[in-house]
Amino acid sequence: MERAAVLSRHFAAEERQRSPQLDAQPTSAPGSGYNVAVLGSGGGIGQPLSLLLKLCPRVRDLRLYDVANTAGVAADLSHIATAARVSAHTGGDELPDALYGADLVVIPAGVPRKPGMTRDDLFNINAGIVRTLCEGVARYCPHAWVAIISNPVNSTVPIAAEVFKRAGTFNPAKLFGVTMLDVVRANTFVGEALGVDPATVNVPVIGGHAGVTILPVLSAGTPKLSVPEGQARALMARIQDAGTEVVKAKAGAGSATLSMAYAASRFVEACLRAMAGEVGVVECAFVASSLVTDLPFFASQLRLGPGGIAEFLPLPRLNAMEQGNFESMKAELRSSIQKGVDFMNT
Ligand SMILES: NC(=O)C1=CN([C@@H]2O[C@H](COP(=O)(O)OP(=O)(O)OC[C@H]3O[C@@H](n4cnc5c(N)ncnc54)[C@H](O)[C@@H]3O)[C@@H](O)[C@H]2O)C=CC1
Ligand SMILES: O=C([O-])CC(=O)C(=O)O
Repeated sequence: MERAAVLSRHFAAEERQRSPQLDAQPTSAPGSGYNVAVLGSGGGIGQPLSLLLKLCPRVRDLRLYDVANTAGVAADLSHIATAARVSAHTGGDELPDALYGADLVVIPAGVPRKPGMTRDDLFNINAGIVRTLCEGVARYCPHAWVAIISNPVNSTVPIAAEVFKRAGTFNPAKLFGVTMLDVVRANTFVGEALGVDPATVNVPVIGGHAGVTILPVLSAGTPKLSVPEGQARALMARIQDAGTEVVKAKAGAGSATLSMAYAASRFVEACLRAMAGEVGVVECAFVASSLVTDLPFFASQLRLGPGGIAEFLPLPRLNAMEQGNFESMKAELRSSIQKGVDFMNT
């Protein structure tokens, strides 16, 4: 990795004198393919996600970063006959090379749940991992879009925001908590209920990414779902508990990995399409958001553009059941967000 070695030397000599802003490298020109870094690429999500991104024609350089297991995964993926170039970066010393010039950084690093745990039980370990990785992002690719998968998303995204604020690099239009798996699940379960191909279904999912904070707005989905309230409640509960369904089924071997990799690759591809100037890219994600609710972070439908979030779509009209769910999630979501902010202030 001669290029990487050169960059390492460059940063070792320069980094202490530079401000983060000066570290910025221009992002890739639209249409030329993008540089994507996967932090946590050796894991259950990281490996299949890296595979799917190796297949994505919009990816030019695919940087695989982890504390272990990157060389083998990168060697393996690099034999696939697609244009994306794959490189391996292992351990903190090689983080700068993984990040320098990255257009988008996706972060699935961290521990997953075991049966009986909540996502919040992962906070103590994953908060520090996300903080450290985001400090690297702030330093080496402060203009990159950042997509955080590591749980608890309701807290790790506020942690990332605080890291970037401290570094003077925070751009709320480019920081996303990945909630796409909730949308994928909602589309799948509603497609089953309607007896249609789930690929033709689109259900917005708003709020956050844990239990009751996951609010699928079934009444605003397309095609229209007309079911009795009891069935709608059961569908909503299944979507909210779907992560736990997988955790239980895996019986100690982790949480959703393959469906998450699919969801994350869909989200990353949507971001790269928007970055390249495609119009009409709308996705749900958990972001810094003061426009749609009084919560400081919220997942809602976003129109993405070349600079990140271009527009917050208005919240869909909620029916009485959804409105009840919305009111009852607020306290939990606010406290999870505050927990992330407090972590950075103690
Ligand atoms: N946002 C969402 O919808 C979902 C989020 N998740 C979350 O994604 C995270 C990862 O899940 P899995 O891939 O199943 O876990 P995993 O344990 O299989 O993989 C995690 C990877 O992170 C790496 N890692 C740990 N510390 C690191 C560090 N400091 N820097 C770089 N890499 C580091 C590990 O070496 C490992 O390869 C978990 O927190 C899980 O809860 C999982 C499913 C859905
Ligand atoms: O449930 C978990 O721990 C992993 C996750 O976030 C999901 O599958 O939605």
